[in-house]
Amino acid sequence: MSIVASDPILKVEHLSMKFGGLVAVGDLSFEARRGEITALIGPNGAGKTTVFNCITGFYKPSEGMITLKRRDGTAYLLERLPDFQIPAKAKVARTFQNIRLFSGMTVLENLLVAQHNKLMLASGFTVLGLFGAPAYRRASAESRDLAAHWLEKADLIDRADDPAGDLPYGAQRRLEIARAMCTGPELLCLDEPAAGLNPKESLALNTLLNDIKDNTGTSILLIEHDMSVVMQISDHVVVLEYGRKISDGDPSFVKSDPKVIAAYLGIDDQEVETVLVEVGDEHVIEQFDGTPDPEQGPSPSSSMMAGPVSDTIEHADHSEGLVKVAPGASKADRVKSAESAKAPSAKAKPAAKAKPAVEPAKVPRAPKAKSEAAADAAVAQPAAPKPARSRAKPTDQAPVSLMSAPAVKPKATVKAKPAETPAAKASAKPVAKAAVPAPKPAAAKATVPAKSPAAAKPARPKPAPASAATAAPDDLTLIKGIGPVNARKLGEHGITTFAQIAAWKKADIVAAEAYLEFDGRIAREDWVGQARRFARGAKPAKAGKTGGRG
Ligand SMILES: Nc1ncnc2c1ncn2[C@@H]1O[C@H](COP(=O)(O)OP(=O)(O)OP(=O)(O)O)[C@@H](O)[C@H]1O
Repeated sequence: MSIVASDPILKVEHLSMKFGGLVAVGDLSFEARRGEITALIGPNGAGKTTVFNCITGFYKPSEGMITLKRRDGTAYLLERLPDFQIPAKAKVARTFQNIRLFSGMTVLENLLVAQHNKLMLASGFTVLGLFGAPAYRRASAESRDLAAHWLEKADLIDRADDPAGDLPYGAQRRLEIARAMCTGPELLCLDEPAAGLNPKESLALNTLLNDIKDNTGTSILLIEHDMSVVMQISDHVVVLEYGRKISDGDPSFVKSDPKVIAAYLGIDDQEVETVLVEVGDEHVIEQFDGTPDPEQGPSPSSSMMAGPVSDTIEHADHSEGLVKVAPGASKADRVKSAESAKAPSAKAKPAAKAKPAVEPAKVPRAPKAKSEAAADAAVAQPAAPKPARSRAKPTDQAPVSLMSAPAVKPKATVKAKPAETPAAKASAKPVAKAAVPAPKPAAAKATVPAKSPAAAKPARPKPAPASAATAAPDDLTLIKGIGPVNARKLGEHGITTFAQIAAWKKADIVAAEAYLEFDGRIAREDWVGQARRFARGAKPAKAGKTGGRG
């Protein structure tokens, strides 16, 4: 069978994934075309990673079909393929939100390990390799050549013999992609490859991804919050909100689609109704019992399908095919809440309606008060006043696009997101919720003015450290390891002075590592010690400072 370039390599049809009562993905259909870069975007908690996990076999979808068609015409139903066969047979490779390299192994070894299967096959799964069997020697040489090829492409050839853990963050991201490419994938799934990168590193990433697209024919499916990456390199963008697709098209279409702007930036209560009509969304209702289903974690076996979701995903109207989504999620609920708030009884508005402030740098929107926020509000802030709507409002005068609009808080700083594995989930969630303070209202003033100052307030009061309010901010970039990006992220969490960092305890470091997306780096670079020295008045040796990645 002949496959043409524009054929879909991946077809997702009516995909649904539920976790207990939470419908993380509901009735989602889209296609990724062969040889193209398809971006999957959406605000925090929209269900992007869940889609990836279904595609790569980490989750068994509750409903739906995922078809991967290889160049030779062979089609695989990924939801039925055992997960370990997805890379080998369907040729799907992926990277994760959090870097997962073998940090103690060298850069080159990381790429050789990725080709382990090939080498095992060549050794006949025996000790032939040790005796230098010709087939093994050949395979070994090929593996090294392939590794060297991808090290060149990823601009890492000079670091081939360094431990992977010693690489700067951006280089580690590129190494992960190089490692995935060493498996010869036809579909490369990248989960937030630009997260935490500085502009220079983002540029290097764009170059690498374009190179892969142009020269290997590997199709790329990308989850990304960094709109500069998405809009520059994607051929096709699919936008999710609350597990449903709200837009699908080329980047220029998507970035000016009112539904996408509404999802990212928010709109006035009155405008909500208009947009809902436009979106055809006014019948969306919500339901959510907030209890994740532990049995829906990464599956040990992929041949079985999870139970039907018809009990939680329901077609509200069969003619329209709308699905129920999580409570607090839909704009319809916001309309209802706005109406009830106007009523004399003045019912308290659910905290889930709180929308975050926006900031002018990277991506999507701030802490979307979905399930966690609703739970937090119930437990921690029962008497919290109705939060001001904080999404910036597109003006009538100026057309707004995602590129011109102020992007919103990256999720990692605010959201207690379930981790990829149950173990990670168990440890990550409490840390993120308990220790990471809510983000600061960011500079909503950028290009799209907020309606009023109140409109830029965050959903929840931010527990900024007391000293942050009084002390003048220090130049945190003097600390080796803190660049402008990390300084900004720290600022968003109320960390602006050396004294604050100097006073960090273990829990504070864990919390900071969570929102900076580091893995032991703060201790390794001894930020606390450095901050103590600066707080004591040590002279900054700015000229000698290296290593601030962001
Ligand atoms: N294993 C799980 N158990 C319970 N709920 C989960 C699980 N995985 C994801 N969820 C929930 O599903 C929803 C979608 O999460 P998902 O991580 O897919 O969103 P996302 O769009 O990737 O978000 P982000 O951009 O923050 O990474 C969220 O409400 C999340 O809490």
